[in-house]
Amino acid sequence: MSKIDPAVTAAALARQNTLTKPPGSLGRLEELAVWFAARQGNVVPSRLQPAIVVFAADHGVAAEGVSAFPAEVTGQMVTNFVTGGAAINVLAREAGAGLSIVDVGVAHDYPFPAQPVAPLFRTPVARGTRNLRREAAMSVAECTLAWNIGRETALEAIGRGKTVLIGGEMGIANTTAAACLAVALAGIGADEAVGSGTGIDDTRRVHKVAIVADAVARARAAGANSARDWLAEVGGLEIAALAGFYNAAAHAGVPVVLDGFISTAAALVAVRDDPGVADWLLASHCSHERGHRALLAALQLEPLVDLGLRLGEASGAALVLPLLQSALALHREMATFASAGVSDGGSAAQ
Ligand SMILES: O=C(O)c1ccc[n+]([C@@H]2O[C@H](COP(=O)([O-])O)[C@@H](O)[C@H]2O)c1
Ligand SMILES: Cc1cc2nc[nH]c2cc1C
Repeated sequence: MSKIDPAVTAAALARQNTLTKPPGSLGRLEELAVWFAARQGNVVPSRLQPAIVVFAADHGVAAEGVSAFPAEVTGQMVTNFVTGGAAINVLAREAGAGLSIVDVGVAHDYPFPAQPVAPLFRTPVARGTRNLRREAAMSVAECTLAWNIGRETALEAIGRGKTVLIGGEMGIANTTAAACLAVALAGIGADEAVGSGTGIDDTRRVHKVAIVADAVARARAAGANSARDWLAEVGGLEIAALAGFYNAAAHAGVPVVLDGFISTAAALVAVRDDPGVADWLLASHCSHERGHRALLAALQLEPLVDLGLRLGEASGAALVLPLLQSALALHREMATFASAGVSDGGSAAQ
């Protein structure tokens, strides 16, 4: 795991206090600049070169009626991402971030557009997972394959000079899988972990709570113990790819910005698998999805914004990129009290 140099943190903090503002007046933007400085090993961090990857896969548990949308939507949305019409296409463009899509296990055929605007990598491990209520979602071999696809995707982006990675997901019924992981790994109750996902009503949410409780009990009886065991039992192919993506980024010393409920569940798997991953994670937002706050707390992460988002597909993480770039630009470009001839009130370092 890459090391974070405390001397760089101290020097970046000292620099913040020389800039022409009352110390602390830029609030969390100051912390963010210091956080990236420490991870870039550079007191004055460079502008971020972001890569966004959306991993798509289907879930056998969709057959239990846990989503407001049919499973066919996963593949249809892959076509939409590749055509440029989804929210993440707009937000990635606004943020000047590269976007690619990886099919790690879409179950239904979908059309490939004649004029793609985002690259699609088709590496399906299976046509969706099995129904996690009844049996293991994946074999260990399938889970490892998906994890390694995520790892290789991260390494490829880092090889192209990307300095911050964002993983997103698309998968009908994946809030059920993520809720199972939250129960298993964050130790919360099924009722606390289960939300309305794409928009199910209260009656269906109660049904979803029972399915999550059943699945966790089944997997526990089957001997699930480690984070990777739980991932194979109740996770998803896109969740496994995301966990591998975060693992590789952290090991390469490249920060990650988390998206919503599902991506945070994948991050919790990656951290329980290898605790050093935690140092490289930043939480973008708190999703409207019930259970997200508990997952963030389990990772000791404080989200930057809370806008009632519940879309996924990396949208919340892409949305905070301009905020991160601003925090770094302020740290890089503001005048110091000394250079601007502004009296520092006695608190600024020179
Ligand atoms: O990221 C989130 O917090 C989030 C919250 C609710 C729903 N989603 C998205 O909606 C889909 C899963 O919802 P569901 O109801 O089908 O389980 C999946 O494609 C996710 O990207 C995402
Ligand atoms: C339309 C739609 C778009 C999405 N993007 C991420 N999850 C999604 C779920 C649905 C249903």
